[in-house]
Amino acid sequence: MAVQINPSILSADFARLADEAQAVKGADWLHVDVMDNHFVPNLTLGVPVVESLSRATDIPLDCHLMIEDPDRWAPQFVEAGAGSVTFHAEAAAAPVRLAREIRAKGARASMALKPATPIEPFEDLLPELDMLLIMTVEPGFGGQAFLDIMLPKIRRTRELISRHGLELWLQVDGGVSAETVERCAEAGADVFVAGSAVYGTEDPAAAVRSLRAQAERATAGASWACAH
Ligand SMILES: O=C(CO)[C@@H](O)[C@H](O)COP(=O)(O)O
Repeated sequence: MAVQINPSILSADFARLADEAQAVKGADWLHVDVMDNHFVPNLTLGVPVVESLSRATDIPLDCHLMIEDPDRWAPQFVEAGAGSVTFHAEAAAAPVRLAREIRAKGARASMALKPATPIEPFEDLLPELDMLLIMTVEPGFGGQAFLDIMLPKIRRTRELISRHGLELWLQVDGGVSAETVERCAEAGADVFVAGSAVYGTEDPAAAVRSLRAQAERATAGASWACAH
């Protein structure tokens, strides 16, 4: 699968969301962080904003739900126009049923793991998912330092994906930048969320191109990619 770069609008200007979406032309998906101040200690946006944003941009929306009770809310984000919906393993009451419901409504189903949540208990669920998100910071805020200690989990997840012959995308989110994107790609990630490393620059579209080039180079030399 080709490398994908998903700018996170958490680092964008919320008063100019439509313009900020235009500013990352060439991005694969727009990453939309939904926070409820319960699952994480921050509050962002909900279904109505996603609905407006989906009308304002051609870039598909990758909604990351950092909320309690995703079983109740995730389907509404699909109806609002999200092309991919990620719920947290720690928050979902019935992750298999939820993933099937998201898919049945026409979006890609994805599950996220906080840094302290291991991948192994979820091995049997992987075929139910289109993407797995490994958080490389504690969820809640942009601009945090990348957690190097997540690299072994990325490697183990890539091994599981290969062993089971799955088409699952492997996303990383948190502290992804020019300094860290190559390590993530070498470990096995193929979808990269970047907030401050894109929107914190003068030219967000150029930052997307540059991260993509770095990730592609690192992937080309990675043992997990060479084995395919
Ligand atoms: O989900 C989150 C934070 O919880 C992320 O999507 C951040 O928005 C990433 O921001 P940077 O670490 O790239 O600045």
